[in-house]
Amino acid sequence: MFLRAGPAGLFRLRHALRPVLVAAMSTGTFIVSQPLNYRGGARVDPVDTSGTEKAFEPATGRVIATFTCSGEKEVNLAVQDAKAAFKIWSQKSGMERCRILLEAARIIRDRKDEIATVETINNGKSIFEARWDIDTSWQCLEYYAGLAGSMAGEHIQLPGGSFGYTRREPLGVCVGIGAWNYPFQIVCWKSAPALACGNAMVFKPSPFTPVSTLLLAEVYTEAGVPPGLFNVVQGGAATGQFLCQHRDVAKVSFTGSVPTGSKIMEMSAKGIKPVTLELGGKSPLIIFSDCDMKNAVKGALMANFLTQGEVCCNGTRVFVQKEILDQFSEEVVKQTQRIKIGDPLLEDTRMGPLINRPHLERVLGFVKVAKEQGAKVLCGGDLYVPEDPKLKDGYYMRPCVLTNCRDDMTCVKEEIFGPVMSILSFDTEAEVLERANDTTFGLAAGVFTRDIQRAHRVVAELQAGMCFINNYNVSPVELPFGGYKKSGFGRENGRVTIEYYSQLKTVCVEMGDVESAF
Ligand SMILES: NC(=O)C1=CN([C@@H]2O[C@H](COP(=O)(O)OP(=O)(O)OC[C@H]3O[C@@H](n4cnc5c(N)ncnc54)[C@H](O)[C@@H]3O)[C@@H](O)[C@H]2O)C=CC1
Ligand SMILES: C[N+](C)(C)CCCC(=O)O
Repeated sequence: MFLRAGPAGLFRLRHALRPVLVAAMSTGTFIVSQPLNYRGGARVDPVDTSGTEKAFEPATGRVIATFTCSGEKEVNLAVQDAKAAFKIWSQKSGMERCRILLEAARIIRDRKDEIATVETINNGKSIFEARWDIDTSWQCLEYYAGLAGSMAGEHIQLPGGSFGYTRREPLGVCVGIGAWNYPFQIVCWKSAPALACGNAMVFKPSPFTPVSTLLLAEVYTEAGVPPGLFNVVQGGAATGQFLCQHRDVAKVSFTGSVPTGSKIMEMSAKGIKPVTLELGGKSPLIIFSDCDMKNAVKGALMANFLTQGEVCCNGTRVFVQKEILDQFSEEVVKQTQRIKIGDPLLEDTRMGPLINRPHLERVLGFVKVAKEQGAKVLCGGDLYVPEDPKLKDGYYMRPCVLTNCRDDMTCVKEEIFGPVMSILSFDTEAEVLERANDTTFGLAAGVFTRDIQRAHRVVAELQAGMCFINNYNVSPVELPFGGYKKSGFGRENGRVTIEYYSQLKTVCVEMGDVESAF
């Protein structure tokens, strides 16, 4: 990867220079000047175009890359390359795939700081958090490497010595389409199980965050996957459509908004392609009066303010039992005001800028409407201008806590995808369950209580794919993650995801004579 770090010139990202480069990558200096598509094991410029896009550094508002969106021809070349590599990869044993994925996991672990730095520069999340994301990324590769070696079918005995067996086979060329909030984690969570099962993948990142996916492509190549097994095409909706409509694509795994998810499903329906949809949410977090207050407050912050609140599974409807409403709100506000906002590459920053200017304005608009509808702002919800002059064009806001919220308010019903927590109060368990489930989304939910019977009883009633008891937004890769209702279907992580990237072949073996009806 060629990068230009400020006026100092070109740095080539190779082993010897890597530590120098990480040290040189500071806010306001990073520029990408190499192609951002990846095909046949190398960076390439697309052969045709469906427009151009710019990627920004949200911390400063600077353009860090201008790139060409792939047209239909380029998408086709990427799919054909993947198809050729699939032939080689799918013939390998699970253990052979395991070794290569383990090597890729090791390289990511070794390059954690460098990848996290690139992620922070392009996304805006704090470097502290980006390192967590890189951990859940290599862990995912390691986990599916383990499963690759143990993937197997069943053997079933039939009468008269006959038998049947099943083979778990890959699907072919899978497409991954990602959102911008967890660019590196999303591409790892999709490609690791896909590759472990023997598939090839063509991945399209969000045009807002095109950069870190290329680092993964290079890692896979270095680890030894066949050239073409993992390709990257850049672009927006048009490029995404070429991918979804391609006849040689066997499956689409999508992370993004509900409206786009619905379009992806429609396009996939035409080709009878299976889809995985990881969509939006408006998840409830229920705090009972018997909770451990310190942990509940920490949990509420984890549920709302990671990655500037741009997290699909955030617990943004915080239901607090009346008896502890004041104490809880006071403590949450105190902790929220302590969150250090600023240059996301600084070690002590805990909240960086939002992804771009229009999104920042959209989020601030939600706060304005909330006030008009009667919510009370306990803290934040306004623009933040850091003192450092190089950050003055960045997209910062203060994390916001709203109270006096009602279930019918816009801030309680719609996904804001920003650092805005809505506090609601409740009396009884039955009441809060009814209100928590009264949404078209169903991605996640959380409960804080010391009563273990209640915790499990409540969780059993919550209509959400990912439920947390006495914690929130932790992501062990061993656990399946995904939604109910309009939050999508299919799962990422965990053993079950193997089923979403493979198909079962049944073989029926006759050991006697054919008993014919004719
Ligand atoms: N459930 C989950 O795991 C997650 C869900 N999300 C959801 O994603 C949304 C924010 O992400 P955005 O990138 O703004 O979503 P988006 O739906 O606008 O875009 C997502 C991806 O789809 C592509 N795309 C857009 N139109 C397309 C089309 N017609 N055909 C094919 N591809 C198309 C985009 O270029 C991008 O790569 C939020 O609603 C959030 O809740 C975000 C992260 C995780
Ligand atoms: C890592 N975690 C759990 C905070 C978020 C993962 C889902 C997403 O991409 O928004």
